[in-house]
Amino acid sequence: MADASDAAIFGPSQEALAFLAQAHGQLIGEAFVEGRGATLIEVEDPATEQVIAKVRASSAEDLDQAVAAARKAFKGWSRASGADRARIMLRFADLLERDADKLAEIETLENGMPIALSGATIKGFCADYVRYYAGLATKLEGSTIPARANGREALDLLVYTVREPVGVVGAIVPWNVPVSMIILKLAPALAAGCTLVLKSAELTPLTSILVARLWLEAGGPPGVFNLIHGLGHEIGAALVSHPGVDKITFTGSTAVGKEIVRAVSHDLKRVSLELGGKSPFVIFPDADLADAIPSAAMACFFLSGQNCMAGTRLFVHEKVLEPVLEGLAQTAAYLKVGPGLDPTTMIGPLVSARQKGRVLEHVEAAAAEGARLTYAGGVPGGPGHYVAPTIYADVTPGMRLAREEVFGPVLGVQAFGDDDEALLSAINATTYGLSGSVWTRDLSRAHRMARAIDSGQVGVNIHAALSPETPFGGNRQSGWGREFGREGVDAYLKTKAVSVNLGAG
Ligand SMILES: NC(=O)C1=CN([C@@H]2O[C@H](COP(=O)(O)OP(=O)(O)OC[C@H]3O[C@@H](n4cnc5c(N)ncnc54)[C@H](OP(=O)(O)O)[C@@H]3O)[C@@H](O)[C@H]2O)C=CC1
Ligand SMILES: CCCCCC/C=C/C(=O)O
Repeated sequence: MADASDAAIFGPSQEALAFLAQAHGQLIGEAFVEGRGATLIEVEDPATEQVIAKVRASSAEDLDQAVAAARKAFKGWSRASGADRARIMLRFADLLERDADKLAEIETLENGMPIALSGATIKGFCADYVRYYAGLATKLEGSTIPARANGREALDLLVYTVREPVGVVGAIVPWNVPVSMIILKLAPALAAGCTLVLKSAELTPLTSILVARLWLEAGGPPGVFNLIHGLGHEIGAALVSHPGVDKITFTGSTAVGKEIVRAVSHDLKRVSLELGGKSPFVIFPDADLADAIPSAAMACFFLSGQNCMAGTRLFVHEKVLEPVLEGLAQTAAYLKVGPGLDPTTMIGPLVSARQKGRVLEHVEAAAAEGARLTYAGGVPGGPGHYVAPTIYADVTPGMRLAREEVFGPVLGVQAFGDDDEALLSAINATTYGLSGSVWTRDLSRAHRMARAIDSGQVGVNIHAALSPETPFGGNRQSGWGREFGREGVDAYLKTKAVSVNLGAG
């Protein structure tokens, strides 16, 4: 269990302290300059509740300049060869790897996540994600289409398509895995030939500055990646409405996703949305419980539950309900809760007091609605926004815990019997559709379930299997479009069809 002294023991390194003490600017073109907005953002360490740095928000004028820099850079970047773009992106990937430990420490300081996890995601995921898209930059091919039109036969026509970058992208990212979230937006957009203005999350602006520096060090041309800071409803909303921006890519809550869609209705900007989730994790009686039980716990408690693909609705066949509940409680008790900088921590604090308040409200609502508490990790005392893993059984589809995204380490368990149709209707009784997994040794049942679950991603004996190559995104109110994989770059391209009359003199 965490206490204040743990956070004091595992303090920041000298290098991190030196970085935190610096002035933290925005990146416009090639210059890191301090924002001119009215708001001074105080960045807090969620493990200690101490303010660790201050970042001045960007002003409307800063935003205009960032968009102008991106528009100017678009001319060159969009016309550069895929090989030239790839070369810079590959250098950028190497630099992410080189500085992974430094990035991970700052990520843990601003967001609270365990250092082992921040290091692993930057080294093991971010660099390879950039490399994957660097490879795709050289493969953005159109097609030739045998077609007849306007009285011309196919032999007299040459019809082909070209893939063109959509233009200047406004990217808005959340705080839950800040470095990965920035990289998720940057890599496919850069590969496509787009330029960006990215707004960091108000709670986690520091890592965005380090990533932007690495981009310039890699030789990224000025203006291709611009970084602004500030509040979502101020500078975020202004970015969404800016006439110089061609597309918005957003990861965050479904509520803000809907606001963005309303905001772009005046100019019909393109929009990609990666929103919330309430993903099912389904354990059949023939599942390998030794694997399924700890996996179910981590599917929900990973990142303290602050991730969109968390398996927060656990469906367990009634025949194995009691051993699963017992195993979950044992696993939850084993997970060490503490400050992220402690290398043995498995569950860090939540990102903010506000987030902790939201999560505890869900815990209270579950109890009030009659769910049965089977494991209460509790709320550790002392500073830090800690909430330990909490498990409720006897959850029914109508309860808030089964319907609303908690974004905290709170698992709701629902029992099911032998009626697969009833199970499927309970699984799909949600407005979300992001991820999910089924755990069974019966592969026919697994494939039937995978087809019938209405979500963008389903795992069989694995949950939230993320890889740069595999498309990821949501159905229904979990979002629009896909990130990762080839579809990830498609989101930043538009297709032009060219028809040539070969018979014309
Ligand atoms: N799908 C996911 O991965 C995520 C889901 N969530 C869900 O959202 C809940 C609330 O978290 P929260 O941080 O408030 O998430 P938000 O959706 O509010 O924030 C995500 C990003 O959008 C920005 N933003 C907020 N309002 C606007 C707006 N009107 N126009 C443009 N940008 C805007 C935010 O800025 P600012 O930083 O200033 O708030 C932030 O950069 C969580 O409990 C969780 O359920 C949250 C984060 C990620
Ligand atoms: C390796 C971490 C990358 C996470 C990407 C998936 C998005 C999750 C989220 O939005 O919470």
